[in-house]
Amino acid sequence: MSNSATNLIISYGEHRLQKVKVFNYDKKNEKTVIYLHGGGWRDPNNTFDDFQELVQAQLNLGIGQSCNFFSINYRLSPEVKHPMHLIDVLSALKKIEEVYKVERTSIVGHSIGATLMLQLLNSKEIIQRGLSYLQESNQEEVKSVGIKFDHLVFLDGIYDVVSLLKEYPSYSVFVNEAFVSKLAIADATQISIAKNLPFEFVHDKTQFIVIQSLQDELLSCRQTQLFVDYLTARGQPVTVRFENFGEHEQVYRKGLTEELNNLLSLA
Ligand SMILES: N[C@@H](CC(=O)c1ccccc1NC=O)C(=O)O
Repeated sequence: MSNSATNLIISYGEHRLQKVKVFNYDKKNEKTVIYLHGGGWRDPNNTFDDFQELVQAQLNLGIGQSCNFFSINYRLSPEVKHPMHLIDVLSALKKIEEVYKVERTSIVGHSIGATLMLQLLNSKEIIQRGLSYLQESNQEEVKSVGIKFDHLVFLDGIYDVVSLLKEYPSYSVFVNEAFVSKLAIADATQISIAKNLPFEFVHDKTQFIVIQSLQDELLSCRQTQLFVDYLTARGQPVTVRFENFGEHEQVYRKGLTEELNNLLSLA
């Protein structure tokens, strides 16, 4: 592995979507940010390049001199079902840990990318439950990842799929492509599982940051409020921002640059 890389794409599996984009890496950099895109588990228009504009704005400010930027692609539904998206993200994190020796990172997820971040925090339990609903036994070994998260930034996320479908029944169109049954949906995240397990990937100073755009035309504030209430109920301090960050697919673009750099102390 070289000591630096820009716009490099590396594979963590055989599938064309099992790829990580290395927007910027330098061995000397002490900070890392990893991005997770959304797209309802299925939309091919959402990829690791969703964050291209935001990262470019950060690089234009010179932040690349001290911070690595990675973005993860993962397999999509209906080709794969939950928990395979989550297993892919774990494999991608393992690859970043192994190849780039990343031990600490901040992670930013948009929409179901934020869902995947929440699931990561209890990935063993959620993967075990999810695999139990899939007919074929999963051959893939689930990686153990040693990376710790300094900040988790959740952007206009889905955190309780059961409640999502009660609020937006029409979203079953894409949810049902990603989950094989109602039981799998009920066990998708900690909120509907209603079981408080110790979080993986965190340390005693990990910061939880939850952002919701008041202009999001696809998600009301309800999902974010449910998540904030869940974190608060389990005693997890959280920074919350309900502000005008644009429509659903605008939130993660360059308009977020200043807020994100401040929240992650990158500026
Ligand atoms: N564009 C997606 C839908 C989608 O991404 C979405 C729709 C409503 C609320 C959240 C969404 N995305 C979350 O990742 C699709 O066509 O399935």
